[in-house]
Amino acid sequence: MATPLDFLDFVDTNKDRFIQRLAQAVEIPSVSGDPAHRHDVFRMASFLESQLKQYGVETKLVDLGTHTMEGESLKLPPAVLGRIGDDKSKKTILIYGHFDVQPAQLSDGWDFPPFQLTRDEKTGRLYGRGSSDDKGPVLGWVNVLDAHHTLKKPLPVNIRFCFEGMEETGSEGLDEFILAEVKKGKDSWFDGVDAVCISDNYWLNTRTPALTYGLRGISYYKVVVSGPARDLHSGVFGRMVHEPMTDLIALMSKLVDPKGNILIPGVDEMVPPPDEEERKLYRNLDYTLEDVEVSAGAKITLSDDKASILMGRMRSPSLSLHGIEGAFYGAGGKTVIPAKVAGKFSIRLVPPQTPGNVDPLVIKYLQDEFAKLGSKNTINVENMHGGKPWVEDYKHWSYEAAHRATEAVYNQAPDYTREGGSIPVTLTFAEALGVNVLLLPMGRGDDGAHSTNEKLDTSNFIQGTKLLGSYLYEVGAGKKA
Ligand SMILES: NCC(=O)N[C@@H](Cc1c[nH]cn1)C(=O)O
Ligand SMILES: [Zn+2]
Ligand SMILES: [Zn+2]
Repeated sequence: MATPLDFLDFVDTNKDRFIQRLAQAVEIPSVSGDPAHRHDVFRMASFLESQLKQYGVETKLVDLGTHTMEGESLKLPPAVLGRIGDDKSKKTILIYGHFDVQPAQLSDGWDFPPFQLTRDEKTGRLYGRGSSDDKGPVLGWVNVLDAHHTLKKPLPVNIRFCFEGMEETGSEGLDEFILAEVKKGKDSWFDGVDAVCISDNYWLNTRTPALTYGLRGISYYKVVVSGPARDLHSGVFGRMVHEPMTDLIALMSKLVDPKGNILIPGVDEMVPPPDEEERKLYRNLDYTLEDVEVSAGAKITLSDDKASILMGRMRSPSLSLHGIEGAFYGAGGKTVIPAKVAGKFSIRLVPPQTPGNVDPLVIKYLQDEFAKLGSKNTINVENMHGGKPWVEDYKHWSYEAAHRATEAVYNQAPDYTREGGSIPVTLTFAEALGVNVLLLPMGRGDDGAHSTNEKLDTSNFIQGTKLLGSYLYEVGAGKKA
């Protein structure tokens, strides 16, 4: 079904208003991983709910309970549900997105205040935390609602929304809610859903739109080494006591080698190597080493072979070291022996890996390696959160609709990609609802999600809004089974 011209014109003529709305959203620092910002995640839930309401969506805020973070008991931000349309002759699409963001501080190296949308007039780039991940795409759906409400046009499909505020911190509480809700059958908010669409990832490069049919899973660990009762003076205690930081660095250096090989026995080995046909798939994608170098901002690829690089992101597990809590990191030369340090690292998982079969290998390996150190300190390994990997059937009508919509908006066919990141709820929806899930990204590969100077190009925001709307029209054109 051709997307109506008045919808497409509306998106073009309301560009500035849409950017203004994104600016309002970016100004709310809804950092889910920082207890000090929890009230902002709640504010962002209210902002989003009021946006949906004003365009005729029936909404509900779902209390997801409480959880503990940094030893503090906190209320989880609510899930924001929405429902519009109940026409039995139309398909029903469930749209998921998240309104929380990763932490960001100017001192991390941002060129702009992270919680203020800054528009570069020359390039059209919209800088700000969450602009691409995931406030821009979430507001893309709101823009589609805005257009239809204002133009008094019926939507081509029934829509259900499920937006969460804890995605960047393990989606706590959401799986339990979805599973309990689905059990309600006919009374469930998700009853009658034909397919799920998520816009929360990125094109592979800066040129070619993409449809994404796979995600890596994740297992996130915290390894705590404790020793003295308090921080010590290194001049007084150095070479007299076992130092927690020394033990931790020794352990962390045994997790992954500089070439990216995971050193925990059994983890890399779980994944079967690709055959020639699969390698060809990666060779044929529109991607160059330069694309990685541009988005990473340096010439630091692990290999010069494009297929190996792409497989590293899409079909291999990876282990990344993220940080050490409790370590001295400030200016100056403090001569401290930290009493307790916690190393944080995560493993991105691919089939057949799951947190269930990888966690025991990681925990046993760390305990065995710690025993080899002969240290009198103590160790505790904790899995902070996890999610399974997901791979979808991309020959489904929902992907076909997205393919046609992409060609209509961008005049080019999309890349079919697997994403290196994780959105654990994807698999929950796929399994609990038994329907196809499509990832339809709005942003580009160089958006810098989770990084400094995160941005969304104005053209991606505007064309992306058209893409989301066109996808709904293409789905609407298909017959309801
Ligand atoms: N856009 C999806 C995304 O960024 N997901 C996060 C999820 C996550 C898991 N643990 C912490 N965050 C990702 O890092 O892939
Ligand atoms: Zn995201
Ligand atoms: Zn993210």
